[in-house]
Amino acid sequence: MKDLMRVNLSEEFKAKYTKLLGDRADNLFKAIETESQNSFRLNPLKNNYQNVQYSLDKPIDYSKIGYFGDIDGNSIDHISGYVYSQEPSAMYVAEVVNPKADEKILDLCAAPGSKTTYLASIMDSQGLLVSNEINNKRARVLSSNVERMGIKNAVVINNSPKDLEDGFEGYFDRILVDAPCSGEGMFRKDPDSVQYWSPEYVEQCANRQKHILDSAFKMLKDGGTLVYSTCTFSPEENEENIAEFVKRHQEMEIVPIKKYPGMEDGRPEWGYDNQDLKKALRMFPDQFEGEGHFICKMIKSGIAGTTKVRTFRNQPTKVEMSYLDKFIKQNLSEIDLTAIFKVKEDLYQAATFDTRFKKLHVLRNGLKLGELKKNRFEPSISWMLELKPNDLKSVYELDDDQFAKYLHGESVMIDQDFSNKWIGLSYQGKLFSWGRYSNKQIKNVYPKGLRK
Ligand SMILES: C[S@@+](CC[C@H](N)C(=O)[O-])C[C@H]1O[C@@H](n2cnc3c(N)ncnc32)[C@H](O)[C@@H]1O
Repeated sequence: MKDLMRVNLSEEFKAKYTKLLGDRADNLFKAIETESQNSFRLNPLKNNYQNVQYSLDKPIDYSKIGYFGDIDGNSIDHISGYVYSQEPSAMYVAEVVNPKADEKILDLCAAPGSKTTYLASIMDSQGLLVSNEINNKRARVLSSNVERMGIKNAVVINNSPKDLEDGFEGYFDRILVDAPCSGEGMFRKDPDSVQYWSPEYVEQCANRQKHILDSAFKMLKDGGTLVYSTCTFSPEENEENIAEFVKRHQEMEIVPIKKYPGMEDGRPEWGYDNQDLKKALRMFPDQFEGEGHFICKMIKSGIAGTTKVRTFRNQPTKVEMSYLDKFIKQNLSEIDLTAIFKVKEDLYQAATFDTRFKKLHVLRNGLKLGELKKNRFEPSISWMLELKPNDLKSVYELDDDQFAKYLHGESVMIDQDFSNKWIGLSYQGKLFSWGRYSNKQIKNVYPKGLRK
C-alpha cells in the first residue's frame, strides 16, 4: 500500500481539471497525493554494465535499460556512472527519440541531463549529441552528469535556442524539446512547486514553448524528427501548442508513438480538434505507473541535402602531444586516440570540429582527457569514467575501508607494487577515479568537488 502525501492543489487547479476530465478528475487528484514510484537506469557505456548492486527484478517494459527501484547517490554504482535515477515516464522520451548511429541529435533543453544521458547510452558513442541548456548553473550540472556517465560523443553548450538558430539551420537529424513547463505532472514529486501554479504561469510557459519549438523547427533537417515533451497536464502547453505549431509549419506531420499499457492517446478536443493529436501520448498517474507526461513526435517533410561542414582544429604542439603520448605509453594499454585538441591547457578528444560551435558557449566538447602541466600531462576524472579496465596497465581494487577513505580525500597505503604511476581505482569492480601510485601509497587525486 502506497503512502498518502499532502499536496495542496488549489481550488482553481481542481476546477480546471474537473471541467476537462469530468468524473475522472478525482482519480487524478488522488493519484497526485499518492507516493510516486522510483526507478533507475543502467548505463550500457560501462564495462559489464549489468553488474550493479540493485535488483533488476522489476524491468520497465518500454525501456531497454530501466528498472523500478531506489538507488543511493552515495553508492559506487552511482558515483561511477553505472546507474542514473530517472522517473519511469521520463524514460520513454529518449526511446521515442530513437537516435540512430551517425546522426546529429540536439537536446535543446537538456539540464540536468536525464534524457541526454539516456540518449547517449543508447547512441553507443556513435554520432553527435549536442546537449544545450540555457541556464548556466544548470548547464554545469548537465556537464558533470555527462562526465559521470562516461559520454564522449556529446558537446555540452550553454546557449539560448535563439542563439543557435542561425548557425544550425537544417542541421540536426533529430531534436528533442523537453520543454520548460508548469510541471503539473511533477507535483507529487515536488509538492512545493504547487505554490507557483497559476493560469497565468501556464500561459507564460506555453508562450515560451512556442518560441523554443519555432527555433527547433529551423534547426531540423528536412526529413528530420522532432520530439516534444513536457511533464505537465495542461492542454495549453501540450495539444494546443502542438496544434498551433503544425499549423504554423505545415511541413511538420505528427506521427504515431507506440503505446504501452497505461499510456493514452493525446486529446484532439484539447487541441482545436486536430485528429492527428491522437498519435501523441499522455501519461496520467491515475492510469500509469509514473509521473504526468506528454510526448509528441513529428517529422519534417522533404529529403535532407548534405550539410556543409567547415572544421577547426586547435592542435596541441608536438611537444605537448609528446607529454600525452608518454602518459599513454606508461599507463595505458594500446588505445586508439584520434581527434585530440586543446582548449587552454586542457586536452580533449573532440566530439566535433565543426566551426559552428566556435561561436557558442561550449562547456565540454567530447571527452576531457586531462591537463598539460609543466613538462607533463595529468589525466582528468572524465577520462577514467570513460575507460574500461582493459585500457589500463594497472587497476587497484579498493576494499570497503580504503574506498571510504579515498572518497573522503585521503591517501591510502597498499601492500602491492606498481611499476607505473597513474593507476585506475575500482571498487566492487567499477572504475571511479585515478590514483597516483608511489611507494606503496595511492595519493589522492579525487576531485575536491566530488569528495564525500
Ligand atoms: C524540463 S527541464 C529539462 C529536463 C531535462 N531534459 C532532463 O531530462 O533532465 C527544461 C529546461 O529548459 C530550460 N529552459 C528554461 N527556459 C528556457 C528557454 N527559454 N529556452 C530553452 N530552455 C529553457 C530550463 O532551465 C530547464 O533546464
